[in-house]
Amino acid sequence: MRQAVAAQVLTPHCELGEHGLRQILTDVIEEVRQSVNQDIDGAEVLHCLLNAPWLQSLIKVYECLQRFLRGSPAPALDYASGLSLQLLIDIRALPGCSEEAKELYRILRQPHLQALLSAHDTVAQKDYEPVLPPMPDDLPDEEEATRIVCLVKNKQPLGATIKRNETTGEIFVARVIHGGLADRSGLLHAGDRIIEVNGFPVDGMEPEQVIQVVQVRSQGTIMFKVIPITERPVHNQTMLYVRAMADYSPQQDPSIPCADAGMSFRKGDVLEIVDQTDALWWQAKKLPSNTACAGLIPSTNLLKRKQRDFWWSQPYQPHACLHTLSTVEEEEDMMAIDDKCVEADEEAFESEELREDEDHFCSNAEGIYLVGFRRSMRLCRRRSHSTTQPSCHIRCPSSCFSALNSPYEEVVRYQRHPQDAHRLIVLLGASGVGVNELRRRLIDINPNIFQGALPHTTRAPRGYEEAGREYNFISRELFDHMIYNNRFLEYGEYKGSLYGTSVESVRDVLNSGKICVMDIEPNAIQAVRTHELKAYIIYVKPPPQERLKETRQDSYITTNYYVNRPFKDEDFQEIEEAARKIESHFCQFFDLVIVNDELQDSCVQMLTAVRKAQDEPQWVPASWIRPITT
Ligand SMILES: Nc1ncnc2c1ncn2[C@@H]1O[C@H](COP(=O)(O)OP(=O)(O)OP(=O)(O)O)[C@@H](O)[C@H]1O
Repeated sequence: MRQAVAAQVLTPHCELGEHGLRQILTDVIEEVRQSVNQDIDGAEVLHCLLNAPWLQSLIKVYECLQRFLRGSPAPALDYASGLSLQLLIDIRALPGCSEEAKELYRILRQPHLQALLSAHDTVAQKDYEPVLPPMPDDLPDEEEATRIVCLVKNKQPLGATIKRNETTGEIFVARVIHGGLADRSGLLHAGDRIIEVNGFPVDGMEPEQVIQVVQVRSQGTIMFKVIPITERPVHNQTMLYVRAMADYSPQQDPSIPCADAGMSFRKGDVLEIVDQTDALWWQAKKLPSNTACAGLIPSTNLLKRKQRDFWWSQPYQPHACLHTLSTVEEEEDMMAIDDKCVEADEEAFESEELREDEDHFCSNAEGIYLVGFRRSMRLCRRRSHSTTQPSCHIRCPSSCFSALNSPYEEVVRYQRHPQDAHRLIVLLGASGVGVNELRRRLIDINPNIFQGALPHTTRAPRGYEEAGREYNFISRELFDHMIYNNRFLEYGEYKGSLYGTSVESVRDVLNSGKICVMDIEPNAIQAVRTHELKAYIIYVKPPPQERLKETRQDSYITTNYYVNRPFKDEDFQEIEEAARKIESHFCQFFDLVIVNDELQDSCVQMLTAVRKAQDEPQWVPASWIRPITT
């Protein structure tokens, strides 16, 4: 493409020849096609664009004009519309006119043709400037310059908010919404003083009354008489992208200057901030956006303040995160329910663990050991969120994403360089929804590409276990030392032994060139969202209850007390409830949500997502890519 463009630069356009531009386009298309074959990002879009029929037509028009210009045309007459008018009069005056004359009459009366002739005359007469009335001589010196602004409204809102100076009663444009009607006109600016709307003087009116005057005309021309602001503030248009960490609804916010101009958003939405001029109210668009018009959203400081006020207005909750899914008493009830099933003691779990290990060992023809499915490790995690006693801990001290943290997280588009380590793939979801099943299937697809992280434990190895295969077996002192040095992404205690996944275990997999796939408890999300691991978080969501029942008819769940018993209705309810809690607390961190309905479909979705996470641009926290300046 560079060659084609260079050729164009070297050859002035007037020397391009009859088909010069078309030739350049053909060359460029060919070069872009090669990029498409090489799978270069964006090349396909560019290829479609360059091949668009409208572009070809435009080039033909351009070439016709060029050809025409070479003949240096001069107008035969500079008042063609006058001649057309005369012709119309003459034809009408004919006593009995021919069919040809009637047709000519019809053609000349067409508004399009009359507009074309009028445009022709303007060009022929080189009459481009509007004729302004002469300035009156007796204008007082101190008279402020007023501007008449006519906007043609088409049911769409005006795209500006107004305010009143409480001392003088004067009405001003408070802000112009980016991409709205007023903004696109380029004629109204924040700070302009409004004198009249549609001939009504507005001084002293309440802003709501002024709005009513504007709204009387939902369509047609609205005329403003304004005194333009003399010094317009420099717009602070920074093109900032953020991910919302909170929900916001302008309709429920009494403090917003104009609820209709507000934009609602949900946790996890990516917003393009287009204007930060106002300290309290920013203007933003939600991505992907198909609207030109921005909406008002609270600035970081304002939203933080709102959250703080809301937080203090709530009844006292000692710890409002997932640890309180059920109480100890509830746990005892659960034990009673399961009396017909095989009760799981340590032995049962261990033999189950052995069975899994054997399965994995045998299932893999190449003898690659699938690590990271240790049942005790999972049980230790499950206990962490089924009791009031937090028994599982994570690396990051701010385990719950506090409502008092920043409500917006700055994000940037990031595409992994092929030579960089792979992004960590993280699966999470309610216990029993199928997180491990999906992870196991992903690794099974190709253990040369996908691998789990080897957990650590203080438990003594069983007879069949090998150090560095099932677990890294370490002493309690070393485990404590690692906790102290913040080296676990998450860890916990189960039946007196400690279990945990270290950053080093994940790093080992990534450094070997493989894609590390792990499942975590939601509270560990912050620990994996780091510059180094760049975790891509997949949330496994349960399908609706009926589908859960249908699809899990032949499946078995492992609870805190029982190994592999058939699913019960209570399990489905628990899964649904736990899922709701996870979503309401953590959905802003999900890169992808997979509804685990049909297992096969979920696997396909997961595989596609994992490929995209590694090879295609994604929104990631800006702090992963560059240090954030505060
Ligand atoms: N889409 C599905 N359709 C049918 N059965 C499924 C599906 N997904 C998972 N299962 C089955 O459900 C059971 C529980 O799944 P899994 O062990 O993966 O749960 P989990 O989310 O990892 O929870 P935990 O960590 O508590 O074990 C397994 O028997 C699994 O084969």
